[in-house]
Formats: sequence, C-alpha cells, structure tokens
Amino acid sequence: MTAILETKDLSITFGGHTAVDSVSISVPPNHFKSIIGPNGAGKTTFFNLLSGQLIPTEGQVFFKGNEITRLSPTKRTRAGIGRSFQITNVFPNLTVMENVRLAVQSHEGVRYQMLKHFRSYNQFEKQAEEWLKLVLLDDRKDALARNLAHGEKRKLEIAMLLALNTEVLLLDEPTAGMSLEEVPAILDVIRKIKQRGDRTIVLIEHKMDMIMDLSDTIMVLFNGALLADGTPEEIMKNETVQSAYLGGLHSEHAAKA
Ligand SMILES: Nc1ncnc2c1ncn2[C@@H]1O[C@H](COP(=O)(O)OP(=O)(O)OP(=O)(O)O)[C@@H](O)[C@H]1O
Repeated sequence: MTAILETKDLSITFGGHTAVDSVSISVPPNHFKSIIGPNGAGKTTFFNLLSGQLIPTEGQVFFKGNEITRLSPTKRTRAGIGRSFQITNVFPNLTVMENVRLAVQSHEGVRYQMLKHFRSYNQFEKQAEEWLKLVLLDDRKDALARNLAHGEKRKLEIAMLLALNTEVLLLDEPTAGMSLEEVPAILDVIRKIKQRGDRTIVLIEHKMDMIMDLSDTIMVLFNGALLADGTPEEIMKNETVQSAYLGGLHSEHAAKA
C-alpha cells in the first residue's frame, strides 16, 4: 500500500544544532501515529517540516507519493494535510457555528460556486452541524467563540480542521493547557474521529495513557533522531526507549545504549 505520508532522511539544522536528524517514516492511509520524546527531542520541529512551516536542510517529504518538501503550508492544506493550529483563525466575535460554517465554505467554496444559485448556505450549516456534533460542541453552537472555555476552543479548532476535510490531521498536543476534567472529552473526540476510519492522524502528546490507547504506531524521537518506531507494545518493550525516555535516564546514558 502506498504511504499517504512519508519522510526520507529528513533533517534540519539551526546554527550548529541538528533539531531533526535524518528521520525516515512511512505512514499508511487511515493510520494513527503518535510522536513521543522528551522535551527538546524535535517533535514540534518534525511537525513543522510535515506541515510546511519549516523547510528541511536535507531530506524529503512525500504526500501520496508526490514530493511536497518545499510546498507552502497553505498549499499542503489544500492538498490534504491539515494542522490544528493552522486554522486557529477562530473569529472570536463570531459564533461557534459561524466559525465552522466558514471552514466548510472554504473547503466547498470552489466546488459550490457553479451551483451557488441552487444551494444556499443552509447546506454549509448542515455540514457544520455534523462536525459540531462529532466534537461534542453542538450544544454551544450559538456561543461566541471568545466565550468558550479552553477545552471547548480546542474542540472548535478540531471541528474546523475536520470541516476542511483534509485526509491527514496533524494534532499538536490537543490536550495542552486543559484542565483534568476537560481531557476525557477531547480524548472522546479523537477516538470518534479514529473510529470513522477515514483520516490519517499524526499526534504529538505527552499523555502516555492516551497514546497507548489510541495509537497504531508510536515513533520516538530523541535528540532529533528516530530512536524507535513500532506498535505501542513494541515501544513499551524496547530497551533503548526504556533507558532513553520511559525510564527517565539522562541523555548521555541513552546515547551510549
Ligand atoms: N527556530 C529555531 N531556532 C533554533 N533552534 C530551534 C528552533 N526551533 C527548535 N529549535 C531547537 O530544536 C530542538 C527541538 O525543539 P522542538 O521544539 O522541536 O522539541 P519538542 O520535542 O517539540 O519539545 P517539547 O516537548 O518541549 O515541545 C530544541 O533544542 C530547540 O531549542
């Protein structure tokens, strides 16, 4: 099966520091992959290379077999790779529904232009409502975005990302800054998206229980390099990962391992 997302020897250097070091991965369609690693391991930088915020010093990124290494973030989103913060163009003074409807419109706009005399914006609203139901936010559809709690804003972001209909979803710590009570709801949302089975998800998270529960595979970054890549069971059993990361030992020990 052709990978939907692939990197080949992807590296980026800032000054003398290699933040991502020759990382090669292959993600099949509709797969759920998590990225873990200690602080400063290169997770966000790797994400930036996937979404186009950064251009690598060396190596390549492929989407459905086509090279996209130098494509802008906007073009990548149009091609089918959506990243949660990219669409954090949440309009604070519009309602939750209006925000999601705009995301639906931006995806459907071109296709619908020809049909605009026949289709009203009610149809965009209907679709928006579906996404809001999926992220468990339909009861807040008339609230102004600026009045949402932090966890609700993250759900709105995910609804807007879903409305863009990208095949790949890059989720960067969706539970960051959430209160403990808010976490189960977002977990539920991500589980529901996974269960639909029509999206490829790449997730950065620090919450190990969430990662173990959701992931098909987990990749471990350490000092910018790919330390391991495998099923949750394989990662938990991996001795190098144990000593470098899960065991909480210092990086010198890991480097020697
Ligand atoms: N624009 C930049 N200029 C210089 N150094 C950078 C830049 N971006 C990242 N780095 C460095 O690259 C390394 C990897 O950082 P990155 O933020 O990707 O790690 P991370 O795994 O996401 O960490 P965290 O879990 O803390 O978010 C760090 O040493 C960081 O200081």
